Amino acid sequence: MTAIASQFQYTALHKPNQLIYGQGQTAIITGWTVKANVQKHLQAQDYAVIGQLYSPTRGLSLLIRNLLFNPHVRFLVVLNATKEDKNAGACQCLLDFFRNGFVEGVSDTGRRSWVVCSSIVGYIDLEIPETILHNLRQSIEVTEARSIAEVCTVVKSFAQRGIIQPWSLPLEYPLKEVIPKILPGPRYGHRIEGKTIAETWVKIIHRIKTTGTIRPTGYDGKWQELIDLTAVVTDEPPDFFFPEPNYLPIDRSFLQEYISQILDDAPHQEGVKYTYGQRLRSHFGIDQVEQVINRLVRDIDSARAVMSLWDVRIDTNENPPCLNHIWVRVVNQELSMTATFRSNDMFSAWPANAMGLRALQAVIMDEICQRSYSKLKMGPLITISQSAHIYDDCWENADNLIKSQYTKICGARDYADPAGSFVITVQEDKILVEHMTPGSGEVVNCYSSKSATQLYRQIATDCPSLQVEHAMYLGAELQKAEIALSSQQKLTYHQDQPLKIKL
Ligand SMILES: O=c1ccn([C@H]2C[C@H](O)[C@@H](COP(=O)(O)O)O2)c(=O)[nH]1
Repeated sequence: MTAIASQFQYTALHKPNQLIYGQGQTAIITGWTVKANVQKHLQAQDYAVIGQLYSPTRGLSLLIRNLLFNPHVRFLVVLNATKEDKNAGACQCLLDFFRNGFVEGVSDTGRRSWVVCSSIVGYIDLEIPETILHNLRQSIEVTEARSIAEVCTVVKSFAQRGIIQPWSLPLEYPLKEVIPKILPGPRYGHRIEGKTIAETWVKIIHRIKTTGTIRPTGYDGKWQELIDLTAVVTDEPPDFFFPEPNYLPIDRSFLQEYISQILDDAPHQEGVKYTYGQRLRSHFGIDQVEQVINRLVRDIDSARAVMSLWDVRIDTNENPPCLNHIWVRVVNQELSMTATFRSNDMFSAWPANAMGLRALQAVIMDEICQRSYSKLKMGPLITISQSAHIYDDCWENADNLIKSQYTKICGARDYADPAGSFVITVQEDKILVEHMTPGSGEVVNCYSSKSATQLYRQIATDCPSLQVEHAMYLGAELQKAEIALSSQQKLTYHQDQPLKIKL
């Protein structure tokens, strides 16, 4: 039987390097359980392919396309085992596609799509004909499994049924590709600031989408990437800000589950990836969160409050953590946290990453306050994303987000520049510029010249961190002042007002 079964060869049109291939007729979908942990319990002739499914909105359609191209697959086993699977809902959605079917609708990117009849939102490309999808549903026997052991039992029992004819010839349908237009910009080191995680996220997505470089991902696709992106979130409220309507890729119920993955220890489970909570609380035999709290209670000025997640002994393996280093600092009674990610999916993962870290920051601050009787307030959360990227399958969503939110967010900015403000006046024979501190308005520097160009060059040299819009505003104001000065008293200049003709 084995000899005959090995005639089948699975050919993946999509994500070919992310799959484990066998010669049988059962496709195994492992969700968030590491696929190699399932493979090691099976013989290659027992399965057709083993792959992971993370996203019902973006992964499902590619999975279906691969199944259509491999009609010898007559069984599907879906391993829906972990907390992450429950949270993501991808496995549930796949099962519902087979159990409940689909209807025509509109996707989150505004495209007409097939929408799975499920409580979990999932899409399949409309280019695939309805009848073909129904044929697929009827031609594959689907089983849900709750453990690796259960997968093995089911897969082996399917393999014993002998050869079943393919249900069709291989089927392939056109796939739409979006190629982004990219503006020039710096390559390394980027700073983005916002009050909330939601606002900062929109700015991050805009920056990467407009100036990021397109590169191969290592996962059979492309991403748009900026290197070393620092995001500073200044005022995320304690109960988190979710916009109305919620344009974030997560909601409150997801967040609740996710926060526990960062805050709490979790026992090791076969095939299940580490969680950050585990790495912080127990992996190195030390509770690093406690350690940081104790250090700051002992010495509030310490710059040694560090947590490390990278394990040099094992992190050359398949699943090294993306979050690697967390640093907590107290200055002016304000507790800030800086977290470094070696690699960060800024569209799908960053909002949850940031909210989880914010929850950790709050726990650390509360504990320090309680144990040291000091009064601290929450400072900013800073994330440093070394590879800050957006995967190609999110580009359309990212463009839509920018279209619907970015201008609105930029319009709601305030004009306070931490680099200070400038008062411009035109004296007898020169333009005078006073540089003042923000808030208190102390004069810290004074410039004078007849030439706007000379002034802006000097100011730009002295204050290179001026906000872009502020700098452009100063250029325009200085030019107006120069026009008034050279008008031989015909025009008068008042900052922020149109030039006036002297009567
Ligand atoms: O907390 C996390 C965990 C994972 N990722 C993303 C970053 C990468 O896109 C991918 C991991 O890929 P590797 O670098 O481990 O191959 O998952 C995050 O953004 N945040």
